[in-house]
Amino acid sequence: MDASDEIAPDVRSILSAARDRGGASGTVDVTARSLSAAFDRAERDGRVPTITEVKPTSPTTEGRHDGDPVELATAMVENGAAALSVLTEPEHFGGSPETLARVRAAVDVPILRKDFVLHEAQLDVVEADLVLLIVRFLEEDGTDDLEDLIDAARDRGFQVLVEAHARSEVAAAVDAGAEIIGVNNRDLAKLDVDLETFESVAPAVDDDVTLIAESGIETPADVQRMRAAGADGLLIGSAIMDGDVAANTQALTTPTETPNQ
Ligand SMILES: O=C(O)c1ccccc1NCC(=O)[C@H](O)[C@H](O)COP(=O)(O)O
Repeated sequence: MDASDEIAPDVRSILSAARDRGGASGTVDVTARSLSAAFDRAERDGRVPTITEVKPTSPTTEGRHDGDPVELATAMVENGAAALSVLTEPEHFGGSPETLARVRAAVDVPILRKDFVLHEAQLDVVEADLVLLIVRFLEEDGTDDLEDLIDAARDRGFQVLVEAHARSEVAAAVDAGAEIIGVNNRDLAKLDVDLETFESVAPAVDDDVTLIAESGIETPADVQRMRAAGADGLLIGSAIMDGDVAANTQALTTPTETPNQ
């Protein structure tokens, strides 16, 4: 299937750039830091298990965050992030594999490589603790098969976060062997963000899957809403990057009580 005409022009451009990016010649051998252990530690410390994203820019962000990624990452970890997501996509998100390597060397939490991996050799570009595989993108013609890529990533020692947006994509992720699934509230067809996506998709996910709510989480109320809908963890980018990163991380990883109505 080639569904590229059903996705937003910016996303089509992301896909096209991802197709053009090469891989690496060698094969990485990763000793991964465990995401579930990091989430357990956060829960024990009374923090919301959160992957905060070092996201310099994006197609839906105005301008670019010029802060040093290592300083931003350190501030996130010191203020409650259980794990980090680091963009390595250069053209649309201002990321790089070198940035991820620097961040991973500077902190001790698990690092998700945030990129648009379509082929096995692209897994070998940089070591990380988790890689992202997006069901929607891997349904495109000329990409590797999701199950094969999950196996190839695990063979290298990576944990795998498989991203879905609809119940049918969750089913595809589970069939392919996914153990960590992210439900993206951002629709890659229109780039709209709607937290109801997670609420409607989450009930289709079995309890033995680690379930992560991604995108559009901006306030402590949103955090509470995603947790109430069944999120084991959250992935938050823009709302952390926009402004005071330390204060934002603290505000979104510290649970709040709902006031009595
Ligand atoms: O963030 C974008 O503008 C974007 C556009 C097109 C494809 C993907 C995009 N984002 C990828 C992500 O998954 C988010 O960076 C991540 O979930 C954090 O989202 P947010 O908290 O809304 O920044």
